[in-house]
Amino acid sequence: MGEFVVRGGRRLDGTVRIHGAKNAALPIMAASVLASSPVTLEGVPRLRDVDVMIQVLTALGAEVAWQGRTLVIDPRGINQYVIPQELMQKMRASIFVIGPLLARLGHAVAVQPGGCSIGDRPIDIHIYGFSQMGAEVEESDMGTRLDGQLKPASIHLIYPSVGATENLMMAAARTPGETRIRNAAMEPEIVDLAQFLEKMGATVRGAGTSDIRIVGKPELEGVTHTIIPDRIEAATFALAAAATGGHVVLQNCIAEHLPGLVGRLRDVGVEVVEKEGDVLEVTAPEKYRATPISLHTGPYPGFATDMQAQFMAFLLRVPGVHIISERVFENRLGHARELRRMGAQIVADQRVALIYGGKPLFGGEVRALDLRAGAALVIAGLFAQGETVIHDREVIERGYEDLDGRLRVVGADIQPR
Ligand SMILES: CC(=O)N[C@H]1[C@@H](OP(=O)(O)OP(=O)(O)OC[C@H]2O[C@@H](n3ccc(=O)[nH]c3=O)[C@H](O)[C@@H]2O)O[C@H](CO)[C@@H](O)[C@@H]1O
Ligand SMILES: C=C(OP(=O)(O)O)C(=O)O
Repeated sequence: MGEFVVRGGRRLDGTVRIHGAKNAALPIMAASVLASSPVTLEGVPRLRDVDVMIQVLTALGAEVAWQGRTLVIDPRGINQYVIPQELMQKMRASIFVIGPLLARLGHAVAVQPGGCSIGDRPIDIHIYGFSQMGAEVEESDMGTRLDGQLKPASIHLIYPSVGATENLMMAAARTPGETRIRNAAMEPEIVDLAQFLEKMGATVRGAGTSDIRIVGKPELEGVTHTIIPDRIEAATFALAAAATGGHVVLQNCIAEHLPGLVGRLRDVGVEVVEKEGDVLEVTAPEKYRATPISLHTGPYPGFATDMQAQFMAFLLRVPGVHIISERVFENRLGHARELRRMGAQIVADQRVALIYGGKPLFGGEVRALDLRAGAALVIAGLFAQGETVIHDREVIERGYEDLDGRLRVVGADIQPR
């Protein structure tokens, strides 16, 4: 495993173009399984997780090829329904293909997915939804096996799981009749998936609300689609610039997708200006005013759990005692311990952290425990005094394309090793 070496103290200044969203690209790649002709996806980020999804699709029988930043997926040869165990264990999002496989082939087999260790992350809500649609479920030491011809259903999710909503939407899109998903997740990535499914020929109403209705078709056509910008990547660059007292212009950034973040940045004196053409300009104040910040993460439009770690690192710059409560995952504050190795004053249990901001931070040896925890350490390293070595940089590269190169363009001193 590699490292990032960050030398802190440089003020970031410049322009960054935000790439397509990992969390929109992965389910949409999985939804390509539903098509009966090739799918063209534009703006797909070139990431480790995208590579894993390409391996999953290829193992199932699809042909996948890059053309620059465009990914062409020809699903016509898909005839396998067992997702290889090692790919399931590499990435949580591998589970997204079970809905499309079940709808297309009438079978799907998968072991419990792996991915970032931020909580247990069961798949019971996905499975409950498929069983409501008529799938037979068999659990064994081989994993979960689903069989049957799906029928439309009215499904109430006990929690608005993003992945379960997406999986069920995909399965419903190829199941004739109307499926209703209530207490559905409302994330922008759900809306992007809905638009993709609509282009393919399904009817989707209510995506972006908690009540989604999908009228499926027995055959869906391959289409061209552009992935929405990555709101988490945008937040990461905004917070990195703000934490260094700097300034950044984010291109291809949809400000409405950052509801919890923009307001809180403004609360502590950061100037955030929306400009024509999906541009967001972020300028740190000369000096942060003491402002206690209190937030809890939650399903959209709540504060995104995927921004929580980076926001915690940023808050270390802002004088005051801040509180962050993580309510989506039961074990997503591990970065607090790593930040403490850099001198951060944070008291945390598994769910709640008290952050004493406005005190100096010092470089140290730390580990990227998960993707966003790693991004938080990069942000901390950028304003810490001295050199920070972040181990396991591949964990960060799962979800950020060329993070270090793009930070260097805006003035950061960060090198891979
Ligand atoms: C690839 C992708 O898009 N990943 C995102 C997706 O993950 P993912 O789709 O896995 O997240 P979910 O919304 O499903 O999970 C949220 C919570 O629900 C629980 N749960 C989920 C499913 C289930 O069957 N049973 C269950 O108990 C999870 O353990 C977790 O505590 O949404 C998360 C929440 O915004 C983000 O942090 C991830 O970056
Ligand atoms: C937790 C994340 O991803 P995944 O669901 O793929 O593990 C993330 O993107 O922060």
